Amino acid sequence: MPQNALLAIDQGTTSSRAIVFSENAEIIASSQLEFTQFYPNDGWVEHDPEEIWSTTLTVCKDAIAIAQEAGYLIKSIGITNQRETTVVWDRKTGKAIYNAIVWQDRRTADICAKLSSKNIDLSSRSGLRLDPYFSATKIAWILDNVEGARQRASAGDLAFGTIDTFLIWRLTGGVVHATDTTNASRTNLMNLHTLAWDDELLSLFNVPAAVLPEIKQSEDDFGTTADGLLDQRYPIGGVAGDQQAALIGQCCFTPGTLKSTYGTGCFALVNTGETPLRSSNQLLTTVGYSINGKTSYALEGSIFIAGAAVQWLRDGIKVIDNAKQTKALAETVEDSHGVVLVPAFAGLGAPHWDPHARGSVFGLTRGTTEAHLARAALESVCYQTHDLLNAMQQDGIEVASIRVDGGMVANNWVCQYLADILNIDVVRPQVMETTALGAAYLAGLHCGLYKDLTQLTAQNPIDKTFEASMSSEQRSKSITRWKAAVDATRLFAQTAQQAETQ
Ligand SMILES: Nc1ncnc2c1ncn2[C@@H]1O[C@H](COP(=O)(O)OP(=O)(O)O)[C@@H](O)[C@H]1O
Ligand SMILES: O=P(O)(O)OC[C@H](O)CO
Repeated sequence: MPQNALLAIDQGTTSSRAIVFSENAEIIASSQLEFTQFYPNDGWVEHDPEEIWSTTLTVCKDAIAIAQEAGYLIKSIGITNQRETTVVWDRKTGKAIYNAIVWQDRRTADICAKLSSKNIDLSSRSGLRLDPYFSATKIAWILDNVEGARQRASAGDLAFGTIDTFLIWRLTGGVVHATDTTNASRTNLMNLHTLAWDDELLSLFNVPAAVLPEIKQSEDDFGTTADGLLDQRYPIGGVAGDQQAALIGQCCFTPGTLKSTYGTGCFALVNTGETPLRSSNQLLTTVGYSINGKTSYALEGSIFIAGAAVQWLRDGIKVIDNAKQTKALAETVEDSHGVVLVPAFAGLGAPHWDPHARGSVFGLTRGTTEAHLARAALESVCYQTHDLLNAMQQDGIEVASIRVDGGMVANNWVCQYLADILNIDVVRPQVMETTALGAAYLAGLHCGLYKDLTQLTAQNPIDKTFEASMSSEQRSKSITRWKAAVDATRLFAQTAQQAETQ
């Protein structure tokens, strides 16, 4: 008798992954494929939707085959995805009319600058900001730059989707055009209060309603995979953007529970309960999840560079061969020897939102070594998290501990320094694939494998809790130096920009 399992599709920025979980949240099978990143212009980042689709289909087939061999039967599929990334395709052929414009892409900065004169209060409607990060201006760019696209869109011939929607369309053979509230909440087009597309926002961003998908709950009926695609037809029962899926995978179901994911970037989300909370400290308001007719909201702090700073040490200045070495290197020195790295390689995200800032290193001496630099890079991720936590606390949120996941937190040194700087417990779960797990939970809730959220809370035990051991004097000194480095970084960017335009 085969045992019950759930297939999670995790379509991320650099790779497509499929993971099969048992009912008890154990990983039964997993498959992963990287795909091409395109940088056609300064600040532009694109993906080929066909490659996203082909890698996704291949990893699904691989993971399903391994799970079946091990005696498991998949009851439902959950999808989680890189958020904001935008695809527009022809409804008849299913072919994209332009490459996917990725969340990191800054090409619509000028459109945002022009719209800023219109004085619309985005944060109370969509919960977001006027920034190229979100989907709305990316859709408008495609419609305005692909010949005939605006006309075809108005005639109802084109469809827009974030990556979840594109995959649902392909998996169901063009039958279902839908997204969930978490993904819709990253477009700048959904009203956070009504959970519906907002006419005023559609008009502001010049996006025709005819291209938009239906907004469903995060656990819902997203159709069934088309005949002949996989070994059999499977229902799709769960969808959430990857950071929200990690919130679910980390079981942050009560107000004040906070998770932070350390991959390429770092995204910290804190559950704020069933009414959207407006930040006075430059955080985003977003949907956490919609389950069983109820929506929970979150405040989010988005940092664009976390693990990417480690990639820079490896690929940019080549002081390490692999990411793991940073732990040993950081441990060889007592401190960073006064070196502070501000990794604003792509500007600064929350809470500063300074697109002009660029990376800087302070405090270099003849005694500075690669170990000090490596240590400063790891420390910078912890200081940036401190700034987010500080913003959350200033917004009145009480946080007792932080649940962490993502590639970087395999590094014990990072987790310990994080606890030292934040001065709260840092909790690492056993299953670190919390994003995929969250998608599997949603699918399991929808197909009745799980009764409710309480049942999930017991599923993913803690691997390790890191407690603060730094003196408050040392913590305060380190944070003061970090703040000075950020201020100087921003001042430099501002002055350099003024000099440029003189
Ligand atoms: N042991 C480690 N110490 C520090 N950084 C690490 C370690 N292992 C991986 N990383 C960093 O984590 C990132 C990969 O994490 P992952 O969650 O797979 O990211 P993503 O989903 O954004 O591709 C990379 O940027 C890498 O540099
Ligand atoms: O694909 P990731 O893990 O880098 O996540 C990207 C975020 O969803 C962008 O908002």
